[in-house]
Amino acid sequence: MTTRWMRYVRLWWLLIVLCYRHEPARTVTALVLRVVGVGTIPAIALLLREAVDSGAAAAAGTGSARAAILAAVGMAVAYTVNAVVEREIWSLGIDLTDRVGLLELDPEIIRAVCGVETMDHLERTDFLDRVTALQGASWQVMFSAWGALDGLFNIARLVAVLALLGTVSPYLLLLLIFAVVPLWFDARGRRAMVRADTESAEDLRLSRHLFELATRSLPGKEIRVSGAGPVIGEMQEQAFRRAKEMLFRAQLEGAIWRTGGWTVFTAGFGAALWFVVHQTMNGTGTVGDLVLAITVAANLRMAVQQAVDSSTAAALAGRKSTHYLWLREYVDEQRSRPRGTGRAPLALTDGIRLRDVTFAYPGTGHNAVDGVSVHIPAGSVVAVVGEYGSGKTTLVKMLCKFHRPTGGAILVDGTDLGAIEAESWWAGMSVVFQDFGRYRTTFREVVGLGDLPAREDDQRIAEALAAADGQVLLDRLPDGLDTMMGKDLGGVELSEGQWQKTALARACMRREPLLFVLDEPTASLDAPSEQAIFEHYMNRARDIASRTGAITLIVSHRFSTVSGADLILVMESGRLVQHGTHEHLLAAGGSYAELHTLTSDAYTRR
Ligand SMILES: Nc1ncnc2c1ncn2[C@@H]1O[C@H](COP(=O)(O)OP(=O)(O)OP(=O)(O)O)[C@@H](O)[C@H]1O
Repeated sequence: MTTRWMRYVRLWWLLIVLCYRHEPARTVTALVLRVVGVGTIPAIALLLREAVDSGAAAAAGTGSARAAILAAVGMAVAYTVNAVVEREIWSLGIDLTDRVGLLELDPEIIRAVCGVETMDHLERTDFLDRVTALQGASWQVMFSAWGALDGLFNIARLVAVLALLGTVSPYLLLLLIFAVVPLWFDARGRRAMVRADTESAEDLRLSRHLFELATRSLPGKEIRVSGAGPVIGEMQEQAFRRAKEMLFRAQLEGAIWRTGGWTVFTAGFGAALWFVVHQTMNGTGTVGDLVLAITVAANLRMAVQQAVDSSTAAALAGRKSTHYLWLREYVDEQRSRPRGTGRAPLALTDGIRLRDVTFAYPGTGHNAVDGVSVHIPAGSVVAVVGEYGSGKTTLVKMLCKFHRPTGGAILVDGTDLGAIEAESWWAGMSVVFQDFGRYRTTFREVVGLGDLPAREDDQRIAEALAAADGQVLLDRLPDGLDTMMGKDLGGVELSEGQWQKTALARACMRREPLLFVLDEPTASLDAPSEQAIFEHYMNRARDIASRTGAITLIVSHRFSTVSGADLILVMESGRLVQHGTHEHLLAAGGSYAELHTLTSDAYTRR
C-alpha cells in the first residue's frame, strides 16, 4: 500500500518538476497562489470575529470603533484576495496541464511505446488497453499531479479551519471525523471507477475497431458485398453497451458512496452548530465566536467539498495516470532487462546461425517457431517459404530482433544477437513487411523515412525510387516530392500497388543494409510480377552482398517465385522441414518438390 502511494507521489513529483522545467514562471505562480489560498479563509474568519467583537465593544462603550473598522476592511481585502486566488489557480492549472501535458507527455508516450526493444508488448492486450486509455489523455495525467497537490493544500486549509474552530471549543475538533468520512467514502467510489475503466477498455477498443472496419473504404468493400454491415453494427453496439454498462454501474456505486459520506458530514455539521449556539446562549462564548464558528463551519463544508472535488478530479485524471504509471514502469522494467550493448558488425563474414531457435507468442501455449537450426551464409539470398501460418514471419521477426527467442540462440558472425544493441542492429537493416506503413505525410518523407538522416536528400530519394522502379510514380504527383499523401489529410491517394512501391523505395533508401528483408510485400501481386520483383531485388542484393556479405531474406508462400535464391528454407507448422538450393530440394523430393510442382502448374495454367 505504502509502496503504491510512493509510486504515485514520485510520479506526481516528476510531473510537477516537468512543469517547472518547461514553464518555470507559471509553475512558481501556481504554487505561490496555492500557499496564499490556504491562509485566506482563516484570515476572513478571524477578522470577522474581530470586527463583530470590537463593534459590540464599541457599541457598549468599552472599546474603539477604529479596531472594528480596520478588521472589516482587512476582511474585505482577504475576501477579494481569496476570490482572485481561486480563479487564477483554476485558469493557470488548465493552462499548465494543457501546455506541458500535451506538448511533453504525448511525445514521451510515443517514445516509451517505441523504445522497448522487442515488439512483444504491441501484441499484448493488456499493454494495448493501457495505451488506448492514454490516447489523447496526457493532459489528464498532468492534471492528476496538480489535483493531488491541490488535495494537499486543501487538507492544509482544512487543518487551519479546524484549528480555528478549536479556539471556540476543543469539542468542535470532532468535526474532523465527520469531515474525513466523505473523503474516505469518495475514495471507495473512485476505486470502482478505476476498475471499470480498465475492464471496459477492451470492449471500447473492439467497438472502435468495428466502427472503423465498417466505415473505412478498404474493408468497406468486402462488408458491402457480404452484407455484414448490420451484423458489425450490432456487434459494435453490444461491445459499446457492455463497456458503458460497466462504467454506469461503477458511476452508480460511486454516487452511493458519495451520498453516504455527505449524509454523515451533514449530521456532524448540524450538531456542531447547535453546540456553538448553545454555548453562546450560556454566555461561555462571545457573539464573535458564534459568527466565527458559523463562518468557519460553513467554510469547513466548502473546504471538505474542495478536498473531495480536487481529489475526485485528481483521481478521475488519476485513472489515466494509473495507466501512464503502468506504462512507465513496464517500459522501465523492459529496459532494465539485460539487453544487447555490442555494436552490430559493419560486414558479415560467417553469416547468421540459428541454433534450435524456438518462439511462442505470449499466452498462446504453442510454438510459432519450433527448434529451427540452420546456417545462413554471409552474402546469401535466402527464401523462406511455407504455407500460411507456418512461422515464416515469426522467424524473420526474430532475425530482426523484434522478438527474443524463447529457446535457442541466433548467432551473427558468432555473436549472440541478444548481445547486440537493437538500435545498432536495426540501423543496418532495411525491411518491407506485408503490412507496410502507409504514411500520411509528404512523398519525400514517405520514402525518406527509410533512412532518416538522408530524408531531405532529393538525390538519394530519386535513387531509391529508381531502385524500386517507382520513378513514374513521382512524375505523376502534382507537387512532386512535396505532394501530401493520403486522402484523409487532403493529399493524393495511391493504389495498393503504388503504396507497395513506396514501401519498396523506402527499403532502398539505405544503400548497404546488412540485412534486407522482403516479407511478402508482393502478396497482392500475381506470381509472375512477384517473381520479377524478387529477381530484381536478388540481383541488387548480390551486388551489395559482394561488398559487405549482406544477407537478403525473401518470404513467400509461393514456392514457384523464389527458385533463384541461394538457400531456400521450407517451414511447416513452425518447423524447418527442408533447406537447400532449388535444385537440391527438387532432387530430394518431399514438401518443397510437391508444392513447387503444384503451384508452378497452377500458375502456368492461368
Ligand atoms: N501476434 C501473434 N500473437 C499470437 N500468435 C501469433 C501472432 N502472430 C502470429 N501468430 C501465430 O504464429 C503462427 C505463425 O505465424 P506467422 O505469421 O509467423 O506465419 P507465416 O508463415 O508468416 O504466415 P503468413 O504466410 O500467413 O504470413 C501462426 O499459428 C499464427 O497464428
